Amino acid sequence: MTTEDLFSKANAQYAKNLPFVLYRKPEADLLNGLFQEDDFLHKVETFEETGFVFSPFDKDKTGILIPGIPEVTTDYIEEKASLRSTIIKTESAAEAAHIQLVEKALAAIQNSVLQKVVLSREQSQEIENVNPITIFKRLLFNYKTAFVYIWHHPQVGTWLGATPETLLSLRGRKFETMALAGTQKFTGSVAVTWGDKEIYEQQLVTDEIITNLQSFDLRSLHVGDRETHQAGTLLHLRTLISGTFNTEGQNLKSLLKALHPTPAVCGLPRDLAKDFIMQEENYDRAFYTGFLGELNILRDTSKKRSRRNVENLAYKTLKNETKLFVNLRCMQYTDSKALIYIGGGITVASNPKLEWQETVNKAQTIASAL
Ligand SMILES: C=C(O[C@@H]1C=C(C(=O)O)C=C[C@H]1O)C(=O)O
Repeated sequence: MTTEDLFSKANAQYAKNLPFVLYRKPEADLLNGLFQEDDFLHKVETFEETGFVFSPFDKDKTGILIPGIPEVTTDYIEEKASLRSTIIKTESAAEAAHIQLVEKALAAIQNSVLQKVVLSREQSQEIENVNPITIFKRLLFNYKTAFVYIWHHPQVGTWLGATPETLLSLRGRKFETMALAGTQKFTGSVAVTWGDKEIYEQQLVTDEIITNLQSFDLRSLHVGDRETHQAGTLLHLRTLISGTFNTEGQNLKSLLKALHPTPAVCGLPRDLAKDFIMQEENYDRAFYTGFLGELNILRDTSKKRSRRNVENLAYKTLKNETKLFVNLRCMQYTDSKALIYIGGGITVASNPKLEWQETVNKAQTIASAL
């Protein structure tokens, strides 16, 4: 199937108002798609299902599944679709409300054991009559290092995003995850310096992920160096974390329970931060800061094999693969407007005005595709 065929199929599916997802993994050349023939709302219950999961922030709510094996294109994505000059429209009332929210969090951090809380908001942006698949193409061609997707279900809505954050990659006994936090604008170079605030904020995430992983039966754990990662017009601090479990067939449900939500999108201690978010944010995050991606796809991803091995099935390394991403830099699409979701981590060193500006910068990466 060519990329063009897959886009046509998605357009037809959207016109019929049936569930589908199109996505491209970070740095990948090929596009994937899953299509459902009816509008049934499948839930993910055991995490042993196969398909594409779309799960909300609130871990007590169930995720939605588009079941099946993805169709993959065979050609390289070449079409160009430029970003636009849409400027995010900010309102002084929204600014005042966000600054007040950050100040409240700063008081809570000073007066309790709360160390970090990620606070977010929803920004509405009017859009002209543009097909969401066109918006998806703009994200796709401009955010190569991101996981880029469009997801549609008639009973839920249409979501799009270009996220820089992996929640969990799992293949057999091998896993990969990352600690991503701290933000500054990209101004042409990744050789930048970071302040103590960002280094502290990101280290909290790394430490917490490691602690949570250590409750599992690990054979090895590798923590990379802290590095600067470019995500569109923004830079983040990132530490790659990988390893192997002692046994195959890890209980994905309990792994995800241990990892999600990470302090990159919730805070520390987790329950206290979540309570603060639920009580104070004053809107429903829905799928923003939830997770999404491939669940238990049986694949042969072994690298180059000799001719003899190709012919010998015994050499095939078919393994279940799961690749989940955190739903950041995303929006909900309706015919007249886009609801853009953005947030940032608040610690003792946060400046409320700068935190507001950070959400505006993050919103701009998505608004440029409208
Ligand atoms: C919460 C978001 O991003 C998260 C918060 C960051 C920060 O506070 O610097 C950086 C990356 C993400 O971990 C978002 O993009 O909405």
